[in-house]
Amino acid sequence: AGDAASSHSQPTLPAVPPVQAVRPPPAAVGGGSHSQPSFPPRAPVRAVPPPAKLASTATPGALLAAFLAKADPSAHLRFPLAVSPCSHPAVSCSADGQITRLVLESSGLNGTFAPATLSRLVELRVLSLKSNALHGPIPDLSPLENLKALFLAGNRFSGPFPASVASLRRLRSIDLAGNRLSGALPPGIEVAFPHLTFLRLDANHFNGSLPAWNQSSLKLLNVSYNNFSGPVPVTPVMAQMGAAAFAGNPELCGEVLRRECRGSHLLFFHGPGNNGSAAPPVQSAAATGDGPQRDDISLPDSSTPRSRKLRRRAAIAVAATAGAFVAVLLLCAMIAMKRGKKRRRPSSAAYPSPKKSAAMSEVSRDNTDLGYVECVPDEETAAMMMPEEKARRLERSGCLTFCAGEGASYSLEQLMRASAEVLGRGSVGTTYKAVLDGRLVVIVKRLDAAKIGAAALEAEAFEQNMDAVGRLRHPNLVSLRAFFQAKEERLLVYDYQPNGSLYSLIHGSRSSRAKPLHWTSCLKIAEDIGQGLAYIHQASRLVHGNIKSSNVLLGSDFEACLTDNCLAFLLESSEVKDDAAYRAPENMKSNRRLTPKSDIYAFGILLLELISGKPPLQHSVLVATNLQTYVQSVRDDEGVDVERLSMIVDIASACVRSSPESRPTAWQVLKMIQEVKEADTAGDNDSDLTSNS
Ligand SMILES: Nc1ncnc2c1ncn2[C@@H]1O[C@H](COP(=O)(O)OP(=O)(O)OP(=O)(O)O)[C@@H](O)[C@H]1O
Repeated sequence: AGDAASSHSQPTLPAVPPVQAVRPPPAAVGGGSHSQPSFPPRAPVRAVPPPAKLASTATPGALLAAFLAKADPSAHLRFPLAVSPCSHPAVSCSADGQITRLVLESSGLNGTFAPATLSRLVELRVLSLKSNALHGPIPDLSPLENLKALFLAGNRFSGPFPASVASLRRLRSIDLAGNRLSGALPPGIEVAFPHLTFLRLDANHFNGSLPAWNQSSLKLLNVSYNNFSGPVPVTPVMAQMGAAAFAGNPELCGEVLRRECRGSHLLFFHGPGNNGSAAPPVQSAAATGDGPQRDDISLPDSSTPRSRKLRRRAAIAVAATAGAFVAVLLLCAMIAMKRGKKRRRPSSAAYPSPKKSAAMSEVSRDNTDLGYVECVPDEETAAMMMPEEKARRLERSGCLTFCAGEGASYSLEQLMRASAEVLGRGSVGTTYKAVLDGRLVVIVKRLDAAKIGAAALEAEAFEQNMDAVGRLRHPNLVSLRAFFQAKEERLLVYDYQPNGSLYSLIHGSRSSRAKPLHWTSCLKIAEDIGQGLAYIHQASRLVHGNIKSSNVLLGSDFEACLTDNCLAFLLESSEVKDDAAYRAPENMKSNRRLTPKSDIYAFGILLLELISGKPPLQHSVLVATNLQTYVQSVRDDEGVDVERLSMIVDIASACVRSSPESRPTAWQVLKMIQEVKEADTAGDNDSDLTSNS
């Protein structure tokens, strides 16, 4: 079905089947057949032994089946366990068939996490069960000694912080946010993970005091919206997280939150019955802003001349403050009236227009510079809407449409209020990095109508297309989280990827970079991109349409993620101007006939760029070049096995064949890369990615 789609142009985006659709067994690799596996997926095949009866030698497939039996009691997640779990895009395996990565995000799991199932996959490096509805306690995970990333956020797990997790010393990323976990954190947790880079415990019911995390590796910590109490320890690392990381814990106090601690009040202030002689400074009490503690404050004796002077000054200050307050109220009322008038005409000014933002400083910290999008439907639409519908629409998201059935995490107004920084101007518009409420970082793409085909901007088509793109969820794709459209405004909101682009990694900032990336990194990146692309082609049957090194971004674990996924429809009718090197010969003139095989060509060019460290080769140069000699001449690193290098060159050569029909499918490319990678596992483990991190 995938290759049959090759003959069609891309404009219409078919509905995306659920992420968890059964992956058919891999097609023969490197053989003559290039046909992709058929859809719709087959019925689920599960051999489900009850967990208690699992043999100590149970296979990864049996352990996964036992997990799913409890986690997905209605068996709506189709998984080809009768074949091999390793063939499913949610799973990565080592050469000997051990599961090393399992990512079942947003998969509708609504049961429990059974003990002695996944915890026996001892080679697991990454486990993500994010955004499901799993409930009950998190089981003993202590056997997962190799685990580096554990993502259980957005479920309904209850019970205490799992003590077994605290024993997993290799963990770098832990995300337990948005569950129902409670109780105090285990003692010593602040030193339990020497390489910790990412820890989210927010939106749970944890209590007790906060540990003093201070490992320099820690880049993100969030414990907000729990019931922690007492002072936030003042370590350099915790201080740099900012107050938002600790917000929503009413009993937390200390310097980081600018909230004085109760204990320190007792040091400075004298409560009733305390015979201390020094009078407390009034302004310190006010600075606490902490009502109940005012009882602790003894006011100055009103009968002394000094205190009368103080009271007079205080009265003047109060009058001045009240005057200022009234003035501010008047000003607000005037602004509100002005906005009320504007509201009747939906505004098209949201993020600053490229021209305007170029005139402004590149980094805008002034929220008013971002303008204000009126999120109220125009009069005609509003008149047709029931009042409840109007209210629901505004309440739900402030007119942002959140993708993949995910709930609204912020409103349009919050997005508009965010401080924003222009990152660059690409083929479809301007890209901003926005920081919402001082903590959540997102990427906002403001589409430029002048660069986009009129048909793509038609409201219904746009919504349909973005809806399909927004359903793509894969660890090697940058997720589109939300989109917005008004009359002349189109915004796309993406996850922020913190580690730059592959383009910068290959050609970029390191001035000493005269040689290509480490071989192990090349293989890992190639596999990551292959996984993302195979998913796009198979799970959604869409076309990426713009594969290039600047559209591969590095995530928090330096995993490679494709971005700008499937936005080619926006440029469908426009002329092709740049990035010609990645463009397949059949697409040189127009975007109209982009097919999965166009993506494969671009992937081949990218593979050559990756392993050679040189700019992408133009088609005319490519056909006149002996690729084996070319790559070997620029790669002289000792660790690389010439045979395996030539295997990758062969894969790239197959991808860049002139005839689209003779190029392999994404799935076949992925499997071939994985074979080379598996053959390479005995080699050097150093990599540019780990040495950079
Ligand atoms: N999700 C993201 N996280 C972090 N940085 C991003 C993200 N998306 C884009 N960027 C960065 O923003 C900058 C501008 O990106 P943009 O996509 O607008 O342009 P481009 O990739 O250069 O061109 P094109 O539109 O042709 O792909 C780039 O430096 C890119 O690395």
